[in-house]
Parts: sequence; structure tokens; C-alpha cells
Amino acid sequence: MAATPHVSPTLSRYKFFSPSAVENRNFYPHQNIDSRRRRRLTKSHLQAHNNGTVISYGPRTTELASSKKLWIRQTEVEQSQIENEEEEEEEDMSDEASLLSLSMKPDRNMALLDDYEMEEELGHTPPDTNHRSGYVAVVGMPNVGKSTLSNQMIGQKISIVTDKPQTTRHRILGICSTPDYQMILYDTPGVIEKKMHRLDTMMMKNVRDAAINADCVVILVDACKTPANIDQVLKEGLGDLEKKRPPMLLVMNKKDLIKPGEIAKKLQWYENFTDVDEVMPVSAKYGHGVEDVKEWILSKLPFGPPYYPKDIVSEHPERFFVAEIVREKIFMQYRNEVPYACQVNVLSYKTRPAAKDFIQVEVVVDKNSQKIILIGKEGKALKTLATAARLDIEDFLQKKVFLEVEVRVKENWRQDEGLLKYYGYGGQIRAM
Ligand SMILES: Nc1nc2c(ncn2[C@@H]2O[C@H](COP(=O)(O)OP(=O)(O)OP(=O)(O)O)[C@@H](O)[C@H]2O)c(=O)[nH]1
Repeated sequence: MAATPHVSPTLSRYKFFSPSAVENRNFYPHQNIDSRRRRRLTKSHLQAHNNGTVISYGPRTTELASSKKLWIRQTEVEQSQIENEEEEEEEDMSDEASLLSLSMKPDRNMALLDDYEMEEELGHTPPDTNHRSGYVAVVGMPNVGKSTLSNQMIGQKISIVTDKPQTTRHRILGICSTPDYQMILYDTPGVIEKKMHRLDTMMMKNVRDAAINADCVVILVDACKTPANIDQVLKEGLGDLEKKRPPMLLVMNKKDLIKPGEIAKKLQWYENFTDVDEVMPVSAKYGHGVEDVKEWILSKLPFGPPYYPKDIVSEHPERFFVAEIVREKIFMQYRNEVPYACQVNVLSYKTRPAAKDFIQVEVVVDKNSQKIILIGKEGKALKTLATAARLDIEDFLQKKVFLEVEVRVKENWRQDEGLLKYYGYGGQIRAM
């Protein structure tokens, strides 16, 4: 029998808590209290950029403390206090607690924002019965423009974009909020049939987990390609959703690359031969049709309160984006198999009051031959990579950093499930 919801005396205006949630004070979506304490990406943290190719990040909000893990308002707590608490917590923090689970969509009956956040961030606003919020999975084959569309919809660069297929490896959660709605988008790795490595299998599981959680699904296809059935995308990307088939929109992207007559013919084909609820032509890169996609999504989102504070644009911690920036530069600088053989990990991130922040990054490769290519003659290639990455990281963090990049060989890392989980492909990422 379902437990009777417990009404929090202070928060009854907003929503219900399940009794177990109240007991555990585990109100936040996806995580426990410890893991909630991390630097989160806010709207002002990144700045919108429209062409989807330039990384241009705006000023960091001063409202968030620059503490590595704690999310505390600087106006309320002295920086020294933050640092002390941080050190204490660092000692307590077990490996388990440092993992953020990205796979779960919170139960509607559970409160999603704790009282601190409610009072502070929502500013005592009474619940809006017309407010909509929900999860959207963006799926499709590699290189069709999923990340470009997701970035456009969020209005900020959350996912890295390159011209190479299979750039996206993680399920990336981006949040688009207005006073009237909150759209939580999962940008997912491209659906692949042939799984060469354990990494591919785990990435596909992450796509399916995103779809399971979704209130609606956006399936992208490339307008330049001959129309083909999307069964493979549905099978690999959505899994067994027969019992609960979410509303589906097919987006024919890159319409700028084909003639208007061709657009109409291809749309007709998709309307006739796919089992989706609607078909739309879009040019994600140039923003054409993106508002129509948002409108369709909005019409499918359930009424309900926001899942996240309205100024949060992503669940991922800063160090995730630092690693992604380095990975983007690898994709841009190196060719063939090399970018695919690379895993980027942030080993250490130290904020130093009297010096530049110190960030230590390792690039893991499969073979020594790849390490040699990455480093280049007299280390020149690695230096170019580190400089390009550092400049973007500095833009992103809005401060100078000292970036150290080292290359390590871990044979067959793409087949090693334990390592892959450690690297975050099991649906959990490291918070610190
Ligand atoms: N001309 C044109 N190019 C686009 C459009 N949308 C995306 N692209 C380009 O297509 C390439 C792939 O875009 P992504 O957004 O990385 O595609 P993806 O589906 O996320 O790729 P995966 O990481 O393989 O899953 C990039 O070079 C984009 O600039 C579009 O509307 N028009």
C-alpha cells in the first residue's frame, strides 16, 4: 500500500514529502544531502552563444561560493568558514558519497528542493498550478545534431559539439527554466548498432535510462540522409517502452543543407512511415524551428512544480565540464581513432587564494602509439592541446588556471567495466 504523504509544516505550500524522505532528509532529486553539496552550474555561469561552435562562457555568479564542494552563499558565510567546512567534509567523504547518480527521475510525491533552497531560491512564491515541468530525452544516431539542438533549447552550451560522430558519451542533463516551466533535457550519446566496446554498451544503456525517465522523446534525424526507418533508434535508444510509450516528436535537423522541395518530400516520408506523433524540420545550428520544438515539448510536459532551483542549468559538477572541454579540444585537434581512444579525468582541482587555481587532468589512452601521437614531437601537440583547453576553461570558470595535462596508457580501458563505472559511464559521476 502506498504510504500516506507527510506534509512538511514549513513547506506545505509547495508540495508533499514522503515519510521516508522526511526521515532521511533526502529531498533532493537524484542524490543524498552530501552529494547535493557541490558547485552547480547556474544560468549566469555560462553565457548563451548562438552558433553552437564557439565556447563563450559568461561571468560566474557571485552568489555561489567558490568552495569546491559546498554550495553556500558567500554573503552569509565567511570564506574561511567555507574552507574549514570543506576540509572537514573532505575527510568524511567516502568514495560512495562522492558519486552523483544521474539516472533517476525523482518521484513527484517527493519534495525536490529542500527547505533551504525553497525558502532562499523560490522566494516564498506560492505554487503556480499552471506551471509545467518534466524530462525530455533527445535521441538519435551519431552526428545528427542532438547536442546542437539541446544547447540551442537551453540557450547555453552544455554539451560539446564537434563535426565528428559520437562526441557525446554521457547523458548530459541541461535545464531550461522560465517562470512558467522547467524543461529538463537529456542530451544522449548517438545510438549505435555495432558495439565495439563495453563503453558502447554502457553508453546505450544510458540512452535507454534517459528515455525511461522522459515525459516525452525527441528523435533527431539528419535531413541530408535518405529517409530511413527509425526502428534501430527506437529499439536501442528507447528499449522496451511498449507499456508506457511517451509522446514522440521526430525532428528532421540540418534543413539548411537541403532544398525546400526536398524538405517537404522527406517530411512526408517520415509522416507516412514512422510511428511518431509529429514531424518537424529544424536547423538547430541556426536556431530555425527550435522554438516550435520547444512548444511541442511544453505541450507534453505535465503540470507540476519545478524539479530544480530556477537558476540551475545543469546537474553536472564543474569538473565534469572541465573534462569535457579538454575532450572537445582533443576531438578538434586529433584525427582518426585517437579522440575515441581518449578518456579525460580531472584528478585534482585546487582553489588557491594566492595563486591561480590548479587543475590536474589525465588523458587515458588505450595504447602507447596513441600516447605518442597525443604528445607529439617534443611535446608540441600536447602543449597546443593544453593551451587551447586552458583558454576555454578560463573562459568557463572566469578565472586564470594552471592546467597540467598528462597522458597515461591503460590498455583496453574501454572494455573494463570497473574502470568505466569509475569514469562515470555507469550512470554516476564523481562530484569532486
Ligand atoms: N548545417 C548544419 N549543421 C549542423 C546542424 N546541427 C548540427 N550540425 C553540425 O553537425 C555536427 C554534429 O553535431 P552534434 O550536435 O555534435 O551532433 P550529435 O548528434 O550530438 O553527435 P553525437 O555526439 O555523435 O551523438 C556538428 O558539426 C554540428 O555543427 C544544422 O542544423 N545544420
